[in-house]
Amino acid sequence: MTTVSAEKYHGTENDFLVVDADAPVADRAAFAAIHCNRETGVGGERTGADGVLFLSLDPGASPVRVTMTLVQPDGSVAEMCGNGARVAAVWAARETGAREVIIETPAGDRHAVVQSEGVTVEMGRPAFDPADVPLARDAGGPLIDTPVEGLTVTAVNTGVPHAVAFVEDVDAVDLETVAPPVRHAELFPDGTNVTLAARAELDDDATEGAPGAPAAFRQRTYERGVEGETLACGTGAVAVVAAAKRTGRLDTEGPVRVSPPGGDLVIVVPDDGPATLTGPVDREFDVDLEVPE
Ligand SMILES: N[C@H](CCC[C@H](N)C(=O)O)C(=O)O
Repeated sequence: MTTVSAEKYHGTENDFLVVDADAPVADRAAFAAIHCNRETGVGGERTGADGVLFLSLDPGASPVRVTMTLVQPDGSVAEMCGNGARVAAVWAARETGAREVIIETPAGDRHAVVQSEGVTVEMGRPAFDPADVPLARDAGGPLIDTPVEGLTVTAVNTGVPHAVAFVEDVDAVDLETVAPPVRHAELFPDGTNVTLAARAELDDDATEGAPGAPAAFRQRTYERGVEGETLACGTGAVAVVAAAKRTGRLDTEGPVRVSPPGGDLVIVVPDDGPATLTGPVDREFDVDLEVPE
């Protein structure tokens, strides 16, 4: 029986197994399905994981570069993962001592800075154009507060596709029931993640010194590839702020607090430039994992 060494990390409870890309894992999809399983997968505080990050480090580059491949529990490879990118940056920082890292993803290179209070990752420019989300040819234009399979959604690509629905109270929605029809809607030829958002009040001390009109949102996301709710979704947090601005619910270039169940993230979406995602990363443990034949 072959085993490979792995490390368990999470970014605001969006949890991942980290494996060196050179490790002898011939069937990555089977490996992810086995070890991410929430019932029978890798042990720990929470059994299983939201995916496996296969990372390849180029320590000699300046800044240091990490190629990130996220294999999800359903075997799919995601183009990008905001929380996974934060984990990859911390992994590279631990390996090299670097504080600045370039993460190479199928969605493009992403610049990251590792600081004591958290990791900031550049997330590219949110895109609403049908060709970028992508949307089916008969969509007839961007989806902005558009009814789709029972939810009113705004479709945006933040490295991966998100359908964002603004609601009064994210906890009042039965996400596992309402999300799948949107996640699989024909309007989304590559599928989509489904993200709920609700405006939240900022308590006074949270706004201390915050520039502009401080704002906050609650978030919940049903993730494509996990085929279920995760406790945080970085691309989803960026999608909340980008969609809030596009739909006129928010008008700021300042930092916005977005709170999925797993913790608080800080998002900046400039009017013209790449968005950023900032938040904590925790390394949980080392583990040796069986490699399926
Ligand atoms: N499930 C997503 C990829 C992971 C995104 C999420 N974990 C994040 O932090 O951005 C998809 O297939 O589009």
